[in-house]
Amino acid sequence: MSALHLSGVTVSRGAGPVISGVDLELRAGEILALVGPNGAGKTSLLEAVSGVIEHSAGELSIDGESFAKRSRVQRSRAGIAHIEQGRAIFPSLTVRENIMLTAKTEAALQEVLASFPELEKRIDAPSVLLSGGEQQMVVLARAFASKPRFLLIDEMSLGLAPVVFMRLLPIIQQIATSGVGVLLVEQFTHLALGIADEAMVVASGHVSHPQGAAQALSADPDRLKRAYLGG
Ligand SMILES: Nc1ncnc2c1ncn2[C@@H]1O[C@H](COP(=O)(O)OP(=O)(O)OP(=O)(O)O)[C@@H](O)[C@H]1O
Repeated sequence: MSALHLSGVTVSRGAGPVISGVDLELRAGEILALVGPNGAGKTSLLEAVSGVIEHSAGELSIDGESFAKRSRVQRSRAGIAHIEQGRAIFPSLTVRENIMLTAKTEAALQEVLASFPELEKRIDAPSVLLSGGEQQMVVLARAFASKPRFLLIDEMSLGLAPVVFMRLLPIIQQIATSGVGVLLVEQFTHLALGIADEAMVVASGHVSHPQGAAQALSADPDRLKRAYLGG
């Protein structure tokens, strides 16, 4: 099975490391939830995987082939897509125009829309008129249309009520089911653990609960709490 691996990855910003020694395996078709308190280094780790920033130590590879020295564009071509924090849509463009930025052809657009029935109804609306939840659907649709092998999602729920975010969860699951490995950073921990196959916790710049079955972590609130406090 195709997989993206991190081994001993450290990311530094300014004065020193903000997250150190991360090992993980993101497998095709699976959701790995990466949770932990604010400032733990989750965003920095995702940025180092997609190439927004450089990592300072460790190895990054896909199916055994290192991509540690590749540029952001090369990583994107290798199938790593990154949904960064905030609503990364072009508000003045319609839903169709936003998705076509990656879908390119009408056939590819239609293929993607099959997984986004709510967007089909709003396809010619300017994206600015959509609700926050619908705008995030556009972001997901655009990322899915780029046909990623691995999708990094950074706090897609920011600014959304849990009930609105919950409408995005089946879509994220469907993306994974299509064969994409999804690395999900999420503040709504229990919602993330509820759809994830695997989970890990980072706190204060280190892994405080290593990768393991998501269900085992959600079934052990004391363990989860200890991990949030640093392990
Ligand atoms: N651009 C930057 N320059 C310097 N330090 C930064 C920068 N961005 C984040 N940091 C610092 O790096 C550390 C990790 O932040 P990061 O955003 O990666 O954590 P996080 O777990 O994603 O937190 P949050 O959930 O609040 O986004 C924090 O101490 C933060 O202040």
